Amino acid sequence: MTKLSVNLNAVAQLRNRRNLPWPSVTGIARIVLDAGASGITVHPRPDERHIRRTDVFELKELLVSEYPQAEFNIEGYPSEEFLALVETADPEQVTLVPDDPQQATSDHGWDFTGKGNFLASVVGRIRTPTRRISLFCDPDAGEAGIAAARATGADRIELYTGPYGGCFDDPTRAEAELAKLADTARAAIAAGMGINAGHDLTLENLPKFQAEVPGVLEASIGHGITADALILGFAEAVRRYREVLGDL
Ligand SMILES: CC(=O)[C@@H](O)[C@H](O)COP(=O)(O)O
Ligand SMILES: NCC(=O)COP(=O)(O)O
Repeated sequence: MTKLSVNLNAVAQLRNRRNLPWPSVTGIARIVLDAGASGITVHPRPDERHIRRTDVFELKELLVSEYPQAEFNIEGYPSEEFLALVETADPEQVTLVPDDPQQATSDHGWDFTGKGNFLASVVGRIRTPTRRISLFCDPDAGEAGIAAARATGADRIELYTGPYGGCFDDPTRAEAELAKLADTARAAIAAGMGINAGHDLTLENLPKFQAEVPGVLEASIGHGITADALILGFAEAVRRYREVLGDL
């Protein structure tokens, strides 16, 4: 079974089109959590183009007061500003992503070897007994990459599934991407690390991913589930994603 953490970046981005408070990020969080999502993910970017600093604290307040069993996952590049934000907001999981501020979206994982010392110092600073740290990981990180990721002290990797999602219509390329993801997942399992996954996962591409990539504990999904929710509503969209993740 893979847990579903719903990423609310796209909801915030829609809200930010106007100087109005709707769609409400906390309101949609309530709907997805009532529908059985295990957690909420946000990736506050420095320009606040979607999630704002205020959203982070409002979501934290909602989770603590109404959904204490749900997990909050905050993703981002470990700048001083980001680290101070997670130290204050105190999420159950932090996912470190090597994005620069100009990037349109996340498009690669960490160079675990080259950035090992930096990551180890960040992990040492923000990991607590109640907060795990996950590192965004290229599909082809393999055994060497995972050994270096492990050495940082992080608890999990998050497999970057964008390349798989991007070529899902081409079965030969999609199989090749899945083989890389599965190899890296097996290396992570052997190293004793947990596995998350995310980016461009959809109802269509998840079944094959689930069948071929072992041990995925959590999938964080935003763009695809929001697109589906425009047609189905968020409660039904969450139900369908939970079904393909084996969580129903
Ligand atoms: C870390 C990751 O995989 C991203 O998917 C990210 O959370 C999405 O960011 P945007 O919503 O800004 O594209
Ligand atoms: N970590 C990935 C995530 O939170 C959502 O990515 P996407 O589904 O919006 O591509």
